[in-house]
Amino acid sequence: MASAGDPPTGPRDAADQNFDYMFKLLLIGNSSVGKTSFLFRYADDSFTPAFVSTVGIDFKDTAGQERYRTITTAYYRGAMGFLLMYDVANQESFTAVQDWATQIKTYSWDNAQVILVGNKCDLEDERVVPSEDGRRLADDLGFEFFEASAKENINVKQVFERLVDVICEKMNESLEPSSSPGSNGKGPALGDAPPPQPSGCSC
Ligand SMILES: Nc1nc2c(ncn2[C@@H]2O[C@H](COP(=O)(O)OP(=O)(O)OP(=O)(O)O)[C@@H](O)[C@H]2O)c(=O)[nH]1
Repeated sequence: MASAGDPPTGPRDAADQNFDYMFKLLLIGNSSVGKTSFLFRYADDSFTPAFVSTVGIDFKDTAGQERYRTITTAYYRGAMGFLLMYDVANQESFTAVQDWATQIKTYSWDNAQVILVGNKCDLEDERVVPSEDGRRLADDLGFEFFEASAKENINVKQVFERLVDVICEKMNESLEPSSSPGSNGKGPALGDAPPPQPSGCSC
């Protein structure tokens, strides 16, 4: 058990440490594509083969239903980046990407950045979604694309770092008065952008 004098150990303590910006990022995609595993690999460098479904709402199935709109909106509000994930060994999860993308466009901030991630690329023998199909869909949707594996630790760090990079690039563009389409020259035209939470340093 931690006491007052102990060094920081947990996520809450980590949140108290210095950082440049805090962004809300969401991992979305069908159940069992590996969202939790991906996050654990990044945060803890750990992986467990057991599957315990995260308890929550299936936003893909509830999104069209008016009674869930408030919850869905609240969940997406303020998110500056998304990892939209499918499983390269699961066709249904790939087919669902279009629905998830529509949901992002409906509920999130216009400038939210999205990376399409084909997870479980270690399962080469079970692969049903060719890399080219993933890349083509990402191109069509205007997203960046990575294949990755939470299990084998392939491209996990790279995906998170790329997402943060593109968010920072977008923020910097928005902060340049002349390059912003909605700018009136009087200052940054962040519009309805969710404000990042700076701690004093540049990105
Ligand atoms: N082979 C392989 N298995 C993986 C990989 N990532 C996750 N898995 C396995 O896939 C299963 C589902 O992973 P989860 O991380 O729980 O999936 P999820 O998307 O969070 O699922 P929900 O919580 O239901 O939304 C688990 O058995 C994991 O061990 C991967 O990169 N490769």
